[in-house]
Amino acid sequence: MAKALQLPIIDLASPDRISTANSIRQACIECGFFYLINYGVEQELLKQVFDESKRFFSLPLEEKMKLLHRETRGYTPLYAENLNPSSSSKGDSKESFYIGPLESISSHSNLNQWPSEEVLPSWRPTIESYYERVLTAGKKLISLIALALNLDEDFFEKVGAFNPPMPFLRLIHYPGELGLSDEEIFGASAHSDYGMITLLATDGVGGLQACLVCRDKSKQPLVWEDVDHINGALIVNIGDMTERWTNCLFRSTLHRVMSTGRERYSMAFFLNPSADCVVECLESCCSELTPPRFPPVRSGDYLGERFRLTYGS
Ligand SMILES: O=C(O)CCC(=O)C(=O)O
Ligand SMILES: [Fe+2]
Repeated sequence: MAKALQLPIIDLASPDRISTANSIRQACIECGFFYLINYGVEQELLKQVFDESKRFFSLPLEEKMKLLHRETRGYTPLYAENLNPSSSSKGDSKESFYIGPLESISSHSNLNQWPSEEVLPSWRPTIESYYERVLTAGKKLISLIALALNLDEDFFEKVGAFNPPMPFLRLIHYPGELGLSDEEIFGASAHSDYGMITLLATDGVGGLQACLVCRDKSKQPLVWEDVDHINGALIVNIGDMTERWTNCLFRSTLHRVMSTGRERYSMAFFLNPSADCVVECLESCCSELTPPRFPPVRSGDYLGERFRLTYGS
């Protein structure tokens, strides 16, 4: 059995922003993962969102297929996705539902798909309410991340990251299938996330693992440790675009979800910069000795390419 990680706990409501920013800096350099508490979503709302998610995934397949994903919004069936494109496995044992930017934040919102009100009457308002609350938490956290990088707290707003933001909420259901003999089945195979940060809500069923020792993602062997659920906390991890901005000072850590034989639900909120925002090495993160490792990239182009590799289209 894998060892459980002792990750730092960050209190989003702490009035001491400087000391919180320092703790975030240490967590992002050492782990790329931390727990977030007091993030402004009541446990009751969280429970309602998990309940709505279960209702959706319990619908007959033909009902879910009516909302098959288009433009990264809607339903992705079991095995539709392979988060580790270099592996030859049949795909990940999970189904999911993506919600892109809402009408309240972007004109792209009309691309979203929703289950019909007759089938799931309280689905859309519940999900939208969670989406808005977790976006507020995410933006607050990004301002602390800017402080942690010795930047102005509105640095990421000023470079256009939220003009408008491109967050995606993903509801995930892992059926908990077990493989035959020694075949390994992944709920989500090893990957790093693409965006700035991910705020993940889990239901208490284990399976999530991170590889903290493998700073170099291509280095073998990978050592996996469990990321346990803590009641009342979100799990936050740094994504690849933040790694690019910080020239690998802040780590986008490899993680995966093992299939444990138990059904599991989670909700990942991927906070991505606006499509036109250019992600380029921060001045404070490079020098003659440590030149930028990545060329500047437009966020929309980067995300498009990563999705293309994941879905093989
Ligand atoms: O479900 C989880 O615990 C993690 C999901 C994940 O890593 C992802 O969707 O990127
Ligand atoms: Fe992930």
